[in-house]
Amino acid sequence: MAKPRVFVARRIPDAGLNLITAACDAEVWPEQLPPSPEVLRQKVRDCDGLVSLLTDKVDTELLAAAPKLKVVSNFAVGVNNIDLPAATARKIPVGNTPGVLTEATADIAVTLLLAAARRLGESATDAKEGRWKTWEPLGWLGCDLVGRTLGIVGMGRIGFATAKRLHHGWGMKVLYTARNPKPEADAELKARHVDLDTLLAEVDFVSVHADLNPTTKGMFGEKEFAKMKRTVVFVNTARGPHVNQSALANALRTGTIFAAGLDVTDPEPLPPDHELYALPNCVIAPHIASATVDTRNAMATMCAQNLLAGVQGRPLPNCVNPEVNGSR
Ligand SMILES: NC(=O)C1=CN([C@@H]2O[C@H](COP(=O)(O)OP(=O)(O)OC[C@H]3O[C@@H](n4cnc5c(N)ncnc54)[C@H](OP(=O)(O)O)[C@@H]3O)[C@@H](O)[C@H]2O)C=CC1
Ligand SMILES: O=CC(=O)O
Repeated sequence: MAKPRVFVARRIPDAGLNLITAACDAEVWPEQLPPSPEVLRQKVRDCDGLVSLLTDKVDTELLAAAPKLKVVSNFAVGVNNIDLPAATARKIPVGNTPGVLTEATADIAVTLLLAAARRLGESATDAKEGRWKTWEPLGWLGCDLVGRTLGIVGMGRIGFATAKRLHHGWGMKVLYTARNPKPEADAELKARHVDLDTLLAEVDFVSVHADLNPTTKGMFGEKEFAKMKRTVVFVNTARGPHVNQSALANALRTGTIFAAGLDVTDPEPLPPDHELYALPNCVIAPHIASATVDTRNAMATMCAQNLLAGVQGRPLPNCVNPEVNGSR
């Protein structure tokens, strides 16, 4: 019997790729940059399965170009690059990689929070560029974490893992927003479920972890930054479109908030001449939160398992549209 035909939209770690190439007739996109939408449409034409990345738009046009498609396996936990209702209407299960990247992503949230609070980006640049003249009693003063209050926006897997680190490690009090209360966070962290306005008014640090959906797109704009304390450190490791970036740049420039740490922007990559890079109180990483060897291997394995289940007509181990999982 012929092997299922699949397109893998970028080279992923061998831990997953070898599982795919052993079981499928696989074409792997060899370039560093993603295929254009036109090329992607052409590549999936005869495919049973697709491995997509968060840079690949899986929309109605792409699905229409792939009449045989049985599964989309996203190499990410976030699936905002995929038109889920359209995939579901076609009875195509969509897989993602939850859990295995939680700890690595929480580590980067804490790293950015610390780097922004302690002015690490700015002071390291100053040192490298000759502005370190002496030990300065008033130089590069940042803010403490111990005993302060943390606001988690989106107390899911990564929000909880981030809150655990900062509560247990730095004794921070935790407030959070989520669509539903999280009893395990309330119990373990004595966390308080509050509305966004209460959180913005009371906390010293805001860390964003909600998925990108119609309720979170643009949720941080001028009004929200104005409601925060002037000493707030704002961290976003979720998705760039949660934030109105001109409003953020303005808040950082005018001292409406103290600093920001971003792993995600809109667009990605953020052009090198973007105003946010010019602000000393903004630390920007190039979407690296899941970028550890072990995490990317685990994501690749999970992504391959989802793909293989889909092309073989079995339910996906991790599926974001369970109503069509295993329906073929
Ligand atoms: N920078 C990076 O490399 C990475 C980024 N991510 C991003 O992090 C996101 C979260 O991942 P993960 O923790 O695994 O996902 P989860 O689904 O576990 O958590 C998402 C949480 O967001 C909450 N949420 C949704 N809408 C709102 C809203 N309007 N207000 C407040 N909370 C809301 C949900 O609440 P409820 O449960 O109540 O519905 C849920 O708890 C991903 O979707 C992705 O965008 C993930 C990994 C790496
Ligand atoms: O941004 C990364 C993800 O896995 O989602």
